[in-house]
Amino acid sequence: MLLGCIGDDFTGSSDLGNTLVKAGMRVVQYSGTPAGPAAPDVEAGIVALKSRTMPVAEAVRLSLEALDWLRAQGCRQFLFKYCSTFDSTPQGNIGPVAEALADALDADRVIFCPAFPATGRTIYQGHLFVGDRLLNESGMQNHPLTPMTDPDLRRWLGLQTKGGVGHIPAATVWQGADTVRAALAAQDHRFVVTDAVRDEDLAVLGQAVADQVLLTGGSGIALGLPGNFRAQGLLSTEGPRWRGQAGPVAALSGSCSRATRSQVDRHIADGNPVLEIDPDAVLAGRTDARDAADWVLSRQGLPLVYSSADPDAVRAVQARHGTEAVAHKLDAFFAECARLLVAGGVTRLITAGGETSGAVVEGLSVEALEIGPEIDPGVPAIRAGENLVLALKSGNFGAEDFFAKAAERLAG
Ligand SMILES: Nc1ncnc2c1ncn2[C@@H]1O[C@H](COP(=O)(O)OP(=O)(O)OP(=O)(O)O)[C@@H](O)[C@H]1O
Ligand SMILES: O=C(O)[C@@H](O)C(=O)CO
Repeated sequence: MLLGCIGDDFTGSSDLGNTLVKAGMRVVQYSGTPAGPAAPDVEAGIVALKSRTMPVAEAVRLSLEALDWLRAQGCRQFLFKYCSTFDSTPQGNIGPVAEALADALDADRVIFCPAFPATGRTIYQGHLFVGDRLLNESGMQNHPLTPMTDPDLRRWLGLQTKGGVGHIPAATVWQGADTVRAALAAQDHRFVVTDAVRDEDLAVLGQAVADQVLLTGGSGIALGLPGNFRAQGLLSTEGPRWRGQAGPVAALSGSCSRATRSQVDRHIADGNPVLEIDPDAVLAGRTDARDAADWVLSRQGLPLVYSSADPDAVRAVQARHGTEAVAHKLDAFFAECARLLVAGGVTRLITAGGETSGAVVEGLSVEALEIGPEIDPGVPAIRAGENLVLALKSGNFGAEDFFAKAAERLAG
């Protein structure tokens, strides 16, 4: 294993895997830190944690545990992947985790670059944009767990860390890798936010940090890394492998993000079988996973089971039962549903939502996921076993016809 990655959520980790596979690396994503060694032909390993919104100390502990395992697999460079919208609070977890990793690796310069231009996330003058809006006007200021109220990444990261935050502006990045390398060496601070507005900028940054032991960012920062390993003759010449899977398909969605809700609407409008889950009924025990799984298994085509709802409905349910209780019950519902579906013969399973996907993969007890080709930006096809393929979608990713498209890609 050459590149060792730690992802702070589940679908975010497969987003990173997607970038690395597209650039030609063989990638496996692990559900938490594995107990045993990795397969010998893995070139990039991603330990997917659910550390984005955990208490700081727990996120640090799990990240260091993942780092130890990745070091034991022989990795020579490490990447901490967080969200392209820098989801965090003034207390963490991005800063404290990065500090712990940098200390453990003795890293004297660490870049921070959540840019992901293909999905509209760009960084200019140290400020993060989503499309043509600053982060704090993009809707992210209302995020229930990590409201992003400041678009200046230097200031936000500064709240989470000691020692100040430096900056490499776009004008420097546009002068190429050598200039970036010199600018990085000349920084007064260990932590440095880097601008990037185009994929070309990410490629330059990737080249410039070839010798840095630790990098942090969104999936985009990985874009140039496979090229560094290839230039040293370290990558397999055959590239990533993929085998599609025929057979019954189903989709589960616990994501309430705007993009997912449009995808659900489109799936309904296209005349597919859908089953809407009422969270009150799940919490009261009136609806269980067995009923939903039986419903799916008796349908043709691409049945979708969803609890996706608009923000007002979500807030009302959370006010009635408490946010954690709702999340816990719905996660458990989708996890059990996934388990029953696969036991009932489903071979292609599509899941929308980071939290929901993490629960589904745990429900399926799959420990290693082989990353395959891209379905939509940030979302790869994944092989999870001899007869099982998955698509795990972050809430805000994917085209409107995502469910149908994913089913087709998983088969091919
Ligand atoms: N109808 C609903 N009412 C209240 N809460 C819900 C409802 N449906 C889902 N939820 C909860 O909303 C959360 C959705 O999180 P999830 O991470 O799966 O999706 P997301 O936030 O859209 O995706 P991402 O984290 O990738 O951006 C879960 O905790 C889930 O339990
Ligand atoms: O970086 C992103 O936007 C995604 O991979 C993600 O982490 C969304 O939760």
